[in-house]
Order: sequence, then structure tokens, then C-alpha cells
Amino acid sequence: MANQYLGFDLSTQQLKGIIVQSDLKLVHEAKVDFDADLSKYGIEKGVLTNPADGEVFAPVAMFLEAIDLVLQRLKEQGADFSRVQGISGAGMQHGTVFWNRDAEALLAGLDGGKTLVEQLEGGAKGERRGAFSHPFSPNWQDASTQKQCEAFDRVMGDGQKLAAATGSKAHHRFSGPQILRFREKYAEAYKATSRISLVSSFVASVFLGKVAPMDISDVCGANLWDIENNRWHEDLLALAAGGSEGLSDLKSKLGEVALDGGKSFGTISPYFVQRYGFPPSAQIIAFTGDNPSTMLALPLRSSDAIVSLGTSTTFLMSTKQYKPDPAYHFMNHPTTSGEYMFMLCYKNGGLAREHIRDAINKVSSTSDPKSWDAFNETATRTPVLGQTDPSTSPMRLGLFFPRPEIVPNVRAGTWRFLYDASTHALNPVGPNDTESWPTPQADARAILESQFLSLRLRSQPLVEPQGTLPPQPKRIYMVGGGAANPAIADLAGQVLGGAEGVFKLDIGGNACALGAAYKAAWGVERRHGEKFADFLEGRWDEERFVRKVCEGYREGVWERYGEALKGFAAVEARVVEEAGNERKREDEAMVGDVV
Ligand SMILES: Nc1ncnc2c1ncn2[C@@H]1O[C@H](COP(=O)(O)OP(=O)(O)O)[C@@H](O)[C@H]1O
Ligand SMILES: O=C(CO)[C@@H](O)[C@H](O)COP(=O)(O)O
Repeated sequence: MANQYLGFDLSTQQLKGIIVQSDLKLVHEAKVDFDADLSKYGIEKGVLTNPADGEVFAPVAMFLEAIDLVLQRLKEQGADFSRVQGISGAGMQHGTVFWNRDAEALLAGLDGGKTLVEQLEGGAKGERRGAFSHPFSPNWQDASTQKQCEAFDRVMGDGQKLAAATGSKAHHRFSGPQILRFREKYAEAYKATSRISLVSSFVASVFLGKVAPMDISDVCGANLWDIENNRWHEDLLALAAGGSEGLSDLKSKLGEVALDGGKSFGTISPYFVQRYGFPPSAQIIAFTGDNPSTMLALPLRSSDAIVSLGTSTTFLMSTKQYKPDPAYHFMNHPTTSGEYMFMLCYKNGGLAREHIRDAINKVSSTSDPKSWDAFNETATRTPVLGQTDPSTSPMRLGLFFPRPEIVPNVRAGTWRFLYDASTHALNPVGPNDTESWPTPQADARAILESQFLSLRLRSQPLVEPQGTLPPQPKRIYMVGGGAANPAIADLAGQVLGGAEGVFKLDIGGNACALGAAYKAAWGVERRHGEKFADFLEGRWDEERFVRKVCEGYREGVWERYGEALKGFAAVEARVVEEAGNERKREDEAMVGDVV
């Protein structure tokens, strides 16, 4: 019987689990939806918020409960865990989990007759300490660390230098600024912390039965890792630790980093053997971030791009060149030493599109308020850039940020402009000017164009000419929840191009969890020195695994979006100048910016 491999994706709104065979065929998949299944934690869209301080976080107990629940669901579907030889996984990036001094003993002694949450969570009234020094994990949507980010940039001189060293300028959500704030805000809890995990290494720890190392790619989401020298950056560690005297303590809290993405950390905890029937020999292979893991779901060639439409929108490319810039992120490639991943990440992805979908559904005759039909029909019917006649009418360009955005760094808000490409004139649209910009209908196409123009603008330095075609990605792969939507995929192709077309994984499942399951298979089955890419190519069944959903590059249309880029950059600059200053004042006053 063929070996099987299990991959997880613990992301903002769900925990997904997926089982594949050695030949990469999907066997089972199941998910736990936090809002639907675990609403008792009081979460909304998977998180809790404290708007007064811009904080966004999730209960660690909810993650634990989800792990037992997803395994139970896989079992109910008929999964035979005794065939699973390797487990890996992915976690939403940047989030941290704080373990206390009892954690190692509790993890090592888990009783298969009880649940994880019963044994690892502290008692409600403190009658049991549990395994954590803090009950919550800061979420990547958190915006509470402006002061700390400024300190990170300052230590290196500026954001440019910080990006050169760590792959990114300081970001609110990055684990380094988050740890600094945690230490300042919860001094006692920081003292009581023996180990700090990322969300990915937290899940690995639960399966391993001891605190697991972070991996080489996910660690780059912390502003603490010196990428070119592959080691902790001591000046940045000292800052997060509150001075050089705290440095070695923080280093030991963070632990070792696994440089090999296929490394086995050891065999599975007896808890899962007793409770679910895993073989005691099942290996726990390094867990990584959700974005690095998504890149592993496909044999990505140079010039191919992944557009991941989850709660966040991310754009991913794999590259051999390390070209860091404060405008985007570079991280170590999760499996291939000497290669990197290029990433753009937007906070306003799925939820921003949902806002407009809901507004359109309210004014249409749709009976299902969550249906995408009216949104899609409106976006498809609206002409390119809202121009009924490209030679006379201006382009509609907007920004739609129900939450404060990362790219560009501005407060929450919606901005609509008319742009004349021949004169470069940019005029804001007044709230009552529904003739120039009928709301909410015109917003459907405008938000998609806006999201994809932003990706095109920032990925220009990485794309190359494709044969006789201008510089653009070779293939665009759509993944994440939004990839199910054909109108969104079509707009992605119109704006971004894609010489070979726009593709979607056709295996079912979820790219991120699939990537993790493939990594588990590679970690266990690789021949000496076999690279992940070769392992994947050897088992890849192009006909069955991917499907072309539409054309990418369309002559004439792609060029019109090219003309819009200048206007779009001007829109962003205008908004950053106006709202960025407001944001700075808000942050200084510590007024919350989560909406
Ligand atoms: N048919 C669809 N059209 C557009 N968006 C969709 C569709 N189905 C799901 N989504 C979006 O997918 C998002 C969730 O994506 P997913 O990748 O599962 O999330 P996560 O961020 O938890 O990994 C939701 O915010 C939802 O708006
Ligand atoms: O912050 C980032 C990347 O920098 C996010 O992409 C998170 O990694 C979570 O993403 P979702 O999968 O939940 O959208």
C-alpha cells in the first residue's frame, strides 16, 4: 500500500488538513472553519480585536481545539492514519505563540484519552497553568506596533537598510516588532516565556510532542533574521530583547532554526498514535509559513507567478536574485537553498471584495446575500477602467481599504479618482457624483482592477519579456478561496497578462496545505540530495493537476492597463500624502485603526 502524507494549513479563518499519496494524488481533505465551528471563542472572521490599540489576535486554545477537530473529521471520512509516514504544515505568517516553562513536560506527556485543549490550555480561573505564558497569538492583521517598527528601522538606519538585511522593512505584523511590544506590554508574561513559536512551528510542536524549530523561510517574517548570512541579526535581537543583556535569553526563547526545509524533527508524539492510530514511525517534517508553502504546490518555473486570494492577497514568485526593497518582501525559499521568494502582501484582499459584493447584493434581486453572481456579472459588464469610450472618457481608478493597508501603508478608507491618461490629470470623485462613478456597481470592476494594478506595478522589476511579448509573467496561477471565481481570474489575466495563460490547481484541496503535504512526502522519500523541484517534477501530472482557466495576455487590453499604471501610482501617492499623514498622527496618538 502506498505511503500517505498529511499537510496542514492553519490560516486566519480555517484549519485545513489534506492527505496525499506518494504519487501526489489527493486522498482526503477536511477543514475546520473557526467562525462556523468554534464561535464559542467569540471570534469574527477568525480573530478577536481591540480596536482602541489596533490589536488583532486569536486564542491559542481555538487552534488546539481545531487540530483535534480536523483530525476527527478526516477520520470520519475514512482516512487511515496508519498509512501516514510524514506530516508537515503551514501557518499564517508572523503570528507568535508564547510557551511557558511547563510546556515541554506537558507536550511530552499528553494523554491520548483527553483532548489537546484540556491538557495544554490553562484553567479558566488559573487553577491549572497550562502550557502558555499568554493565551493569545498576535495575528498578521495587527497594527499596534508603529512605535516598535520605527525603532526597528532606526536601529539599522532606515527601512531600506533593514530590508537589505532581513528582506523587509519593518512591518506592524512582523514577529520582531510584535515581540518587542509583547515584552513591553506584558513584562511578566515575557519573563515567564520559555519558548516562542511561530504559528507554523507551534503546530509542528504539538505533533512532535516538544517545542519544534522554526524553518528557514518562515523565520524571514520576523525582521530578526539576517538573510544573507543565515543567522539571527544580533542588533535586531538586542532591540527586541530590550538591550544586549537580554539577547541570549531571547535567542534561547526563539531556539534553533532549521536550515533544511525537508528536515525531520523526529517522530510523531505518542498522543496521536494512541488517539488517532498514526504509526509511531511517522516523521514530523519542518513546518513553514502559509505563503512559502503555497509556492510548493506547483512546479513553479522562473517568470511564473502565484496570485493567492485568501483573507490577504499575496503575489509570489520564486527567484535566484536577492533584490530587497522596502516596497516588498524577500524570504528564503522554503526548500531550495540559495533561492528566494518574492512576495507582496495586502491586508485588504477577500474581505474588501466581500464588502463590495454585499453592497451590490443589497441593491440587486439576489436571494443569497453571499452569492458572487451579481458582483461577477457587474464586474464583467463594466468596460475596462470604466471607460465607455477610451478616447474620450477618463479612467476610473480607486483604492478600497476597509482595513488599514500595508501596500501602501495608509489608514482604512475608500478613494475614487478619474484619471486622464493624455494629460495625467487626476480628479477625486465627489460622493454624490454617481454619474461619473455609479456606486456600488462600478466598484466591482474597479476593486479588482485596483488590486491587480497594484501587483503589476510592484512586480515589474521581476518579470521578463516572454518571446515576442512584453515583460510579464509566463503563467499566472490563481490559488486561495477567491481563485474559485472565474470573473476574478479573468480580470487577473487582463491586467497582469500571462503569456501562457491563467491557471488554477485542479486537484481540489487548498494550495497551501497541498504544498505542505508535498513537502512532507519529499522530506521522507527524497533520495540523497534530491531537490524538491526535481521530486515534484518527477511525480507531477500536468494534465490532471492544473487547468487553464482563461487567456492571460490580451493584446490591446494589457497595454491599456499599462497606460493606467502611471495614474494608479499617482492615486497611491496622493492618498499616501493625504491619509498617510493622518495615519501618522493617529498612530502617534495611539488611536486604533482596525475597523
Ligand atoms: N467564489 C468566490 N469568489 C470570490 N471570493 C471567494 C469565493 N469563495 C471564497 N472566496 C473568498 O476566499 C476567502 C477565504 O480564502 P481562503 O484561502 O480559504 O482563506 P484563508 O485566508 O483563511 O486562508 C474569503 O475571504 C472569501 O471572500
Ligand atoms: O501576513 C501575511 C503575509 O505576510 C499573510 O499572508 C498571512 O500569512 C495570512 O494569510 P491568509 O492565508 O490567512 O490570507
